[in-house]
Amino acid sequence: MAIKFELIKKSKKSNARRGRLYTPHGVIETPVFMPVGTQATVKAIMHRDLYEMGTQIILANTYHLYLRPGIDVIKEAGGLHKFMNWQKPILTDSGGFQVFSLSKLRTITEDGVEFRSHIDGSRHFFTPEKVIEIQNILGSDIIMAFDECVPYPCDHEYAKWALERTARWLKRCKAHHKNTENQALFGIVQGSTYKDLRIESAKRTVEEDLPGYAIGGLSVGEPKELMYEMIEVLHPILPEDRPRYLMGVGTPDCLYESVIRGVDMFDCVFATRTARNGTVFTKEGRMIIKNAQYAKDFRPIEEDCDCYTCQNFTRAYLRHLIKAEEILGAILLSIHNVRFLLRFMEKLRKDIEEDRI
Ligand SMILES: CNc1nc2cc(C(=O)NN)ccc2[nH]1
Ligand SMILES: [Zn+2]
Repeated sequence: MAIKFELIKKSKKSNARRGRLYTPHGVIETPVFMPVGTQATVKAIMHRDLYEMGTQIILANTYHLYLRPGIDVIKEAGGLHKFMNWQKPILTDSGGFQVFSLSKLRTITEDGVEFRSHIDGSRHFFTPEKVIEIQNILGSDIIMAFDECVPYPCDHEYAKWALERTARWLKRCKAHHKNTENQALFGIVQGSTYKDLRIESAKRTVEEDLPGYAIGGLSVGEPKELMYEMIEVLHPILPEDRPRYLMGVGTPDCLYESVIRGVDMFDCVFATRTARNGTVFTKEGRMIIKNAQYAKDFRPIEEDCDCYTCQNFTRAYLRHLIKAEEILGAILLSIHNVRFLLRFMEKLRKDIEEDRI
């Protein structure tokens, strides 16, 4: 079946939207937060806990899986769903961001990008066609075009040059992607933090008439206000009957501010990464569990949190686990942080349905 987006409701109070995204591996209620499973696992959380806490879709990284275990392994397994035995939708990114941010010694040409693996220094060459072929083998429900994600800050001239190449690469991605029935190709809007370039990039991306559109190149160090301005500029240009995916976001405040500006899909490593370092989300803000004040605090992280961690363990015990660098500490705090964001999105979906935002 094709990938289809249903716009269920447009808020009257903001640009927020309530939607439903139908994919071969399941239906996704939007706005949605996608936990990041870079190397075919959401770090420190088991699949059954992800299902149980309400995960609808996870993200995996093409760059990482291509380098390790290698596409031949995943191909032989019958694709990424089979390889990792994940039963719900998967979105894979194209490696554009990783190649430009993770790998060293890269050379960009019109044809593609030569880069060295951050793992063993081996040389590789990604082209738009190659990246589509890799994602076709991975078999993810949503695949991303190969783009050039520019750093922040970035001068206007380079940002313009990069968005024009991204637009040419998008055409090559679309021409090479055949499995459109089972895998939705999203284009990625770039343009750094320049309104004129964001508008130009969005228009050139929407011209390709794709099942969904990503907003890339943000949350890369720019002030949040600037990120919100870029999202506002894009709202009237991106077609309202297609999902909008803001890459690399985010934290509760950014999720809320972006949802009310019309974004439907999000991914971010912050929830799991910061959990492993001992920082957890609460309604009152972030809690650094290592702080001495929690040494004899026998309450849960949050009284009204329904996650496994809050239902069974105290701040004192969690502080001990993190201080002792026990693996269980990373597991339990990751469960809380991901469930916190999933609950946060459940509330936003309900707020839109009941006209509160
Ligand atoms: C954490 N911030 C953040 N920004 C991102 C941008 C992109 C992008 O433009 N990919 N083509 C991807 C991941 C990102 N993560
Ligand atoms: Zn919890």
